This record gives sequence, structure tokens and C-alpha cells, in this order.
Amino acid sequence: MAGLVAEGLTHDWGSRRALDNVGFRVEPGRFCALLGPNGAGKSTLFGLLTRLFTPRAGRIVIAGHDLACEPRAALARIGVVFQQSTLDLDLTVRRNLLYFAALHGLSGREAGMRITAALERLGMAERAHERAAALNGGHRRRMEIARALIHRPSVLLLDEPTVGLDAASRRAITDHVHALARDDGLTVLWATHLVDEVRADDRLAILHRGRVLADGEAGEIGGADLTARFLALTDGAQA
Ligand SMILES: Nc1ncnc2c1ncn2[C@@H]1O[C@H](COP(=O)(O)OP(=O)(O)OP(=O)(O)O)[C@@H](O)[C@H]1O
Repeated sequence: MAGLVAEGLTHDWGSRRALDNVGFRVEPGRFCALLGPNGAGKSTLFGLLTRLFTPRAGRIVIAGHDLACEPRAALARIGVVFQQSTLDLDLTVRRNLLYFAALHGLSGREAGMRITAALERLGMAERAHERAAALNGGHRRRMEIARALIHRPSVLLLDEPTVGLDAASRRAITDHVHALARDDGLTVLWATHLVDEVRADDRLAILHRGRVLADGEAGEIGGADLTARFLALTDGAQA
């Protein structure tokens, strides 16, 4: 199964419990929004999913591989876009992606073909030879998403990928990533604190103060007004 499963995840930062028995499941090929206000625990959860650190308790299964028992196989199946950009701004778009491909043991024709395909998928093909420094924030983000696809993951994790972008760029990126789930069968976990990035037919998990308060179909959780529902669940924490 190519999806993502988290069960009973608990993590402490010192005496502070950042995640408390967090569980959710994203079926293969679904777009799941992980919606939570600042400090909810989204980045901590991403740290566990990418094995930056290990949970005090709980289990993570990525594309059928238990992260604790088969870390290499599990990590090979994920693509990650972290909140902080990790591009080399002095290099061209293509060079940045070639470097990443090499880290995955890809070179030559195969790397070139995959990079071209990934850039086309994100509408970035014509920018391949521009320096990353010359791109606007939205295009840099798209480039990072393209880069995360080169090793052909089945699960794509994005931690607040639209932070700092204007409305048009946010829309373009959310459209592109929805298309990756819908058309290419990628399983997507999209962390955000912005209710307007969640669509009625998305899967949705609402995280607040380290706990999952709702988990299911976004349209069913939100009813007619997801913002009102989110604010009610999170005691009016800023959306
Ligand atoms: N490295 C750390 N050391 C200590 N406490 C931390 C650390 N990282 C996060 N925390 C705490 O854990 C809790 C969850 O933070 P986290 O960054 O995971 O939330 P978030 O949902 O990603 O928030 P934001 O939207 O602001 O990025 C917060 O109380 C935060 O202060």
C-alpha cells in the first residue's frame, strides 16, 4: 500500500508534550491537509515522518514500510519539501536538480529525463537555465517540489509550502500539488495553517496543541463553513 499511516505518535520537547497520541491515515493517491494553528505540532510531526528524530511512542508506515524497522525503504519512498528553503541560489534550476539527482545515485540521461519531466509537471520547464536567485518565491517553491519528485516517491510531504507567497502563487502551487495526487497517484500530506488551502474533497486532519481533533473528509468535517468549524475546534487560535 502506497499511503501513509501514523499511529499513536507521541513526542516531547523537554517537559513539553508536542505530540500526544497522534494518529491518522492517508490512503494512496489522496491529498491530505494537515491543518493546525502555529505551535500545533506540524513541524514536529514532519520531523518524525522524515526521521530527523524518533518518537517517544508510536509507529509510522510509509508506502507499506515501517519507518522504525525499514528506514531506508521507507525514506526512499518519500519526497519532502521543508518549510525552510534549501536551494542553492547561485546555481541554475537544472543544476540544483542535477545535484539532488546525484544524491539519489542518478546521473546522465536518466537524471536529465527525470528533471525535464519534473520541471514540466510543475510548469517550470522554460526556467530550467535560470539561476535560482532570479526566480520569484512561487517559482522557487515549484522548483523545490519538482526536485522532491525526481527519485519518484509515492508519498510527498510538504510543510507549509506556501508561506510568504502571494495569492496567485499559492493557488498555482496548491493546484499543481492536487494534480500530482489526482493524476499521478501521489499520496500527499500538506501542512498548513491556512483554512482556504483546504478543499472540500481533500482528506483533512486538524491538529491543535499536539492532538488530532478531527480526521476525515474535509467537506464532512467543515460542513458549510470550515473556517468557523476550525476556529471552534481550536478555541479561536489564529487561522
Ligand atoms: N526544537 C524544539 N525545541 C523545543 N520546543 C520545540 C522545538 N520545536 C518545536 N517546539 C515546540 O513544540 C510545539 C510544536 O511546535 P511545531 O513547530 O511543531 O508546531 P507547528 O504547528 O509547526 O507551528 P508553526 O506553524 O508555528 O510552524 C511548540 O510548543 C513549540 O514551541
